[in-house]
Amino acid sequence: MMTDNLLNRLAIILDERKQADPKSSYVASLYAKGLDSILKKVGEEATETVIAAKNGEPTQLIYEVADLWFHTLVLLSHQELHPQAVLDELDRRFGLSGIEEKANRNQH
Ligand SMILES: N=c1c2ncn([C@@H]3O[C@H](COP(=O)(O)OP(=O)(O)OP(=O)(O)O)[C@@H](O)[C@H]3O)c2ncn1[C@@H]1O[C@H](COP(=O)(O)O)[C@@H](O)[C@H]1O
Repeated sequence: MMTDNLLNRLAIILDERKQADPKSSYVASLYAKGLDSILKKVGEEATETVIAAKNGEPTQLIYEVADLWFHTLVLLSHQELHPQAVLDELDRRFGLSGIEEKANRNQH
């Protein structure tokens, strides 16, 4: 398993937080609240990302995308999935035109 990039290093910490005290860890508190709470946060951060982009605030947009990425990483960890699987999927698509990729999808 690749451990060098930030997403993978963060994923290790998120997995470790399954053993942590919800009082001292934000991630542990999200796990304790369960899937629906994590999904709510993903939805909120997606909405805040849209608002920041519409407001034309680059700094705010970066901040909100970071929140969105972070909460999707928590979701992946909660679902026992690893961000490397997402990176692998993006890697598989790399260089493939979106139009071509969609045509391939429809064959399945
Ligand atoms: N990258 C992050 C990160 N990004 C955002 N957040 C938290 O995500 C929350 C964002 O939610 P909001 O902006 O809606 O703030 P809020 O109003 O406090 O949230 P609610 O109470 O309404 O749910 C804030 O509490 C942020 O602190 C993060 N919390 C943790 N991490 C990473 O996760 C690691 C483990 O965190 P803990 O489990 O808290 O130790 C940390 O060391 C960091 O590397």
